[in-house]
Amino acid sequence: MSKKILVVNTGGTIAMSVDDSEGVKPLDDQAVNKILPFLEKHADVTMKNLLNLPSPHMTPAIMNQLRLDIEEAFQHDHYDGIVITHGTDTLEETAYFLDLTLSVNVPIVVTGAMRSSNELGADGPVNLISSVRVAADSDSLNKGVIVVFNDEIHAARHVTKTHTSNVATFQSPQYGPIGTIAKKSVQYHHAPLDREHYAITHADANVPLIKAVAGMDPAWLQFLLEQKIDGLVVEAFGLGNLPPAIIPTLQQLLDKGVPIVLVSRCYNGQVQDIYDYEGGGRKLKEMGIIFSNGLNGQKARLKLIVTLQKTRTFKELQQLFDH
Ligand SMILES: NC(=O)C[C@H](N)C(=O)O
Repeated sequence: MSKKILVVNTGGTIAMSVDDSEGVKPLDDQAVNKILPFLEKHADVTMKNLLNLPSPHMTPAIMNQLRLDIEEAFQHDHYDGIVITHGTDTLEETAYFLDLTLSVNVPIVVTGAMRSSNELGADGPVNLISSVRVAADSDSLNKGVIVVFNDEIHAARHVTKTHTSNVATFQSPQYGPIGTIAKKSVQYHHAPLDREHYAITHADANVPLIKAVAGMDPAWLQFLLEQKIDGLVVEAFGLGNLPPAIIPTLQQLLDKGVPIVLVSRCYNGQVQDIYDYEGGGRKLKEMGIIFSNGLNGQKARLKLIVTLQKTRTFKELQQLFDH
């Protein structure tokens, strides 16, 4: 019997068209629906046009609404798998947010396209067909939210957009894809070990992300002392070190009770408390800064937005970021 798959469209280039005079934008509201006949051979597909957003317009609040909509659709009708189409710019963020929060135990696949629907070599149709095949495959169960793109399957936690235009943009640095899509089969070769789930009610925390650069001026951060922020993520150098000039401002934020999560600007490896010079990781750890475990900045921000609903104490947040 064919599997029941729900495809939820949220927008992005997969739903856009190119017009020589106007550039790329959502010109044809049927762009994704036109792929439907090609999906029906692989599963019993229901398509729902939920949003038509360029993904730079995505917000954590919209991601949370998407989570609620999926949970509701699932309660209403038991689907065997769910596919979400999404713009690629923030796709990894929505995929990871859903990975942390969605309580639906069927394969959840996120996909999109790098080339618009009427462009030569458009990758949207094949990515969507592959996604439906993956969502309908029982081996996709218990892998968390997965991203299917360019014949590869990636874990939401590790995947990131690595190229501005190439169709092979989604990669999982250091880990690689967890599976591949062949002409006739879906093949998994790894499974994500660490999976986390948080029951949340909203995604309203205000958590900025800042990146360390050489010669950083503390004035760039001082305005944060006047803002109502719930937390802060800092992309540090290398193993987790920062310019000494910004340490007093970070200390003031900590003193105000603002949790600060440290990630690295490097896209391989994780931050650790090794260096003991001023601004070095050991000093940052002593100050109470929370060290994240290999997440990139944009994902650590979402994890902080989510985990702040569980606890606000630095120590407990550190335990959650150890995963
Ligand atoms: N390829 C894409 O989907 C990029 C587009 N700017 C978006 O994220 O909506």
